Amino acid sequence: MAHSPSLPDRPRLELDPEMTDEERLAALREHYADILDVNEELTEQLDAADRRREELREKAEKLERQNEALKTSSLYVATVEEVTDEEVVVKQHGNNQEVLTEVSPSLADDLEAGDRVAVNDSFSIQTTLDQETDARAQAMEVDESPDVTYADIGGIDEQIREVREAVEQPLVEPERFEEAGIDPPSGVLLHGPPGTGKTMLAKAVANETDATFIKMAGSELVRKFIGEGSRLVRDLFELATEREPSIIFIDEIDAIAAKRTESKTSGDAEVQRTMMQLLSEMDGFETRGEVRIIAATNRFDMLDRAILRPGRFDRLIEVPEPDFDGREQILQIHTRDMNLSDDLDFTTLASRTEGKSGAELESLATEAGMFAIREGRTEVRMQDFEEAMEKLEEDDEAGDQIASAGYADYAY
Ligand SMILES: Nc1ncnc2c1ncn2[C@@H]1O[C@H](COP(=O)(O)OP(=O)(O)OP(=O)(O)O)[C@@H](O)[C@H]1O
Repeated sequence: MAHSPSLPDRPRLELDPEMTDEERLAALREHYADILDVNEELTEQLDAADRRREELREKAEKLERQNEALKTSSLYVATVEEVTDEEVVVKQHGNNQEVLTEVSPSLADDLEAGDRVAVNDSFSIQTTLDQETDARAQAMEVDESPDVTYADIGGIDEQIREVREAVEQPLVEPERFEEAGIDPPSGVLLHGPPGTGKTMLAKAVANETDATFIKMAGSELVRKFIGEGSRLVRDLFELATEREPSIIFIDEIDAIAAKRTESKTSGDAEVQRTMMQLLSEMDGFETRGEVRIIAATNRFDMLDRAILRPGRFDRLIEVPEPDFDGREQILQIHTRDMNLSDDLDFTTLASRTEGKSGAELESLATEAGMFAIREGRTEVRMQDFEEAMEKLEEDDEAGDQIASAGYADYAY
């Protein structure tokens, strides 16, 4: 709730009987100027209050309309498929009926593909459903058209080639697999250290194939949705089928597919159920369909081998830390929109950043840009990169100290 602005102090006129006429005149002039200032400030506050009142009135009217609509009929839940200026295509849940319905331009502005809405008998949209209450929307990130392309990914050309072969080709040329009489890989597992481009790869395939990108994070599933994991996995596959062609991306799959441990706590049983659901969805899945499945992990060593059997994640692709050439390419990618000085030497930068991931190289470029901006320049120089490297090294050391104090041990 916004605080009301405080009222300006009332100007005071200090007149002394001892004052000369000129002094009085000067004091009166100053007082008059003060009054004008206060007047201006009060007028501004009044205008702001008027605007706020108008906003609240509109909001109240909208709520009243929604309230009326909700009272008069029961509503159906639907998902927005497409939005144009004044029309929206919605697909009703349950019967999957698709309908084109008109909406006011202001509502159209608020809607985007993938939103859940409530529609009445005549399919007019009554309200958008709160994402907060929708576990499905919270657990999954749906992106109709991710904007990452293969050209944005540096240093892992071989992995790009493998992903294209295992994921992209079955989507765009399924007949080639049919003719050859082979089933494409069911699921692809990308494994490697954090920040090396696994998520980017999955998004780039979705982009290239015009597929919807649906991401679910294993860790979120286990942390936030206790008791709902297996239902959400079912929903994930259902949603992917509704939206085909689509790419399901399960990040941090180790959180739901870790090797069985000795302990038998209820949390473990729940994780186990979630994993069983995932396996059974994959087993029942038509590999030649238009849904492809990619998973990623930084903890390959921890995975339950059951998920690597044929028909499940049967194509493993390692995404390693970038080598010298990779680092050079990644730095070039992340500086391509920068105004770089001629002294910038990518070879030196690549040799001085051994062991850094793509994500770390991206932060290096951003940090170097920040150093330039701080000095009032828009041109980024080698010196900025030197300083950025020092800063990131210091940050790393601080991070290591925290890690050695026992907080994080996520080694690959
Ligand atoms: N190979 C790369 N080329 C260009 N940029 C990269 C590369 N790898 C990582 N990045 C940068 O780092 C960011 C994070 O990468 P991404 O999310 O793909 O990593 P990830 O391997 O999925 O990591 P995590 O295992 O932590 O989820 C990207 O948005 C990108 O800007």
